[in-house]
Amino acid sequence: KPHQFWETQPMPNINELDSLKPGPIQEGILAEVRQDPYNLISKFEWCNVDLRNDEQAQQVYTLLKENYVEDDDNMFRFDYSIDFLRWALLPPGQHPDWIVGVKVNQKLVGFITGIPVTLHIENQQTKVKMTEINFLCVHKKIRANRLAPVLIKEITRRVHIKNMWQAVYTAGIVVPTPISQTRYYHRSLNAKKLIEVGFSSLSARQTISRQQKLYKLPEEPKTQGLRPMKKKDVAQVTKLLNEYLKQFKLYFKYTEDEVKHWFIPRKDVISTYVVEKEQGVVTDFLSFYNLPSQVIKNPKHTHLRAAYSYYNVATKTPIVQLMYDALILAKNEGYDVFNALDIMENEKFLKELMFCPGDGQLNYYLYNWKLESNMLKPEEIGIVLV
Ligand SMILES: COc1cccc(CC(=N)NC(=O)c2cccnc2OC2CCNCC2)c1
Repeated sequence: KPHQFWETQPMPNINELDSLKPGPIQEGILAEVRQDPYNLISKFEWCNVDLRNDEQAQQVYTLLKENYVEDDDNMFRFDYSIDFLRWALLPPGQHPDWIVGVKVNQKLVGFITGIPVTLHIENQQTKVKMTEINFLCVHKKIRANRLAPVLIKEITRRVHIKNMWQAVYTAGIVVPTPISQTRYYHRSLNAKKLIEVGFSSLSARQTISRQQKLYKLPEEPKTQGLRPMKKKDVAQVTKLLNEYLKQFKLYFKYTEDEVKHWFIPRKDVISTYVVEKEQGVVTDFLSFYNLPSQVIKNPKHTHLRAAYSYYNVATKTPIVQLMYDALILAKNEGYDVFNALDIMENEKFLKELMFCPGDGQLNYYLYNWKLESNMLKPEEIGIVLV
């Protein structure tokens, strides 16, 4: 019976899509929240992972590297670095008990995380404080123990205890009930490598050198005044971002502290470039994050270097030109491929910049919230998860 667990959760199911009124599906009652952790099968123990501790961070890194998400053909597996995980999971206001591990004999075998976010939903006046869930992972050797539902219930309990009742997350799979089904696209930067690792394939009439010519990029970006973001840009980037996101039906509200955390460049983690044509005036910015994939079995390459489009705000520069520069910058930083979802304004540049559709979709979920409209179009989504 599919979705045994998800049928028990406050998510709209097919026949409620028209009867539920917009807003929380279940009212949260703090006094009723279970105070103690959920029971685990014997020998399994809960732990709060301290990612600042090198040994514990290394354990998380290895669990994910060996057991986290693979592509549909099991040729690639995400290989999040420790620096990346510290960026993704230690934002301002983080709760230590929201980095949840399960250990057996001191070995990490299960993991799930939450970070605090403030989400603006459709036409709601108030923004909703909630959690963004990510990195649900169970070791390959202990799957089918029903550990994933317990990890989800435990992090839900730890969020409820803080009087928060909603969550946002994404998944490649479809479980009850997506609020949007987005598609991902790839733009080749290193055609030869993508063919060698099997990410791209050549049709009868194509050759490697033809592909390399087709995807060739200029040495330098076009936009005058484009430069790496610095601390002094935080105030302007915060205003640009918060203003830009208002056009979407789902978006986070960012404080300056959060913009500093999420956008100040970090080597091999996050790259952000601003456009400052006129002295002291930032008019646009682009950003992409570094998420390599391990190539599971390949004689020549161990990794695929992939840049993922993050947030891009074009107010004076045409979005196509800004993103063309993003491709050039990513190529110059050594990436093999540039990935993007068809969310926000991305449709405006995907075709023109020669992105190809991927073979899967990324579904967005909102826990314990009925939207006015059952589904949102990808272009109405203004949030990017890592
Ligand atoms: C190429 O190596 C891969 C290794 C594992 C999975 C996939 C396919 C895939 N599932 N891709 C995405 O989910 C994806 C494609 C484009 C942009 N963002 C994405 O996912 C992000 C956001 C959600 N958390 C993972 C990273 C590809």
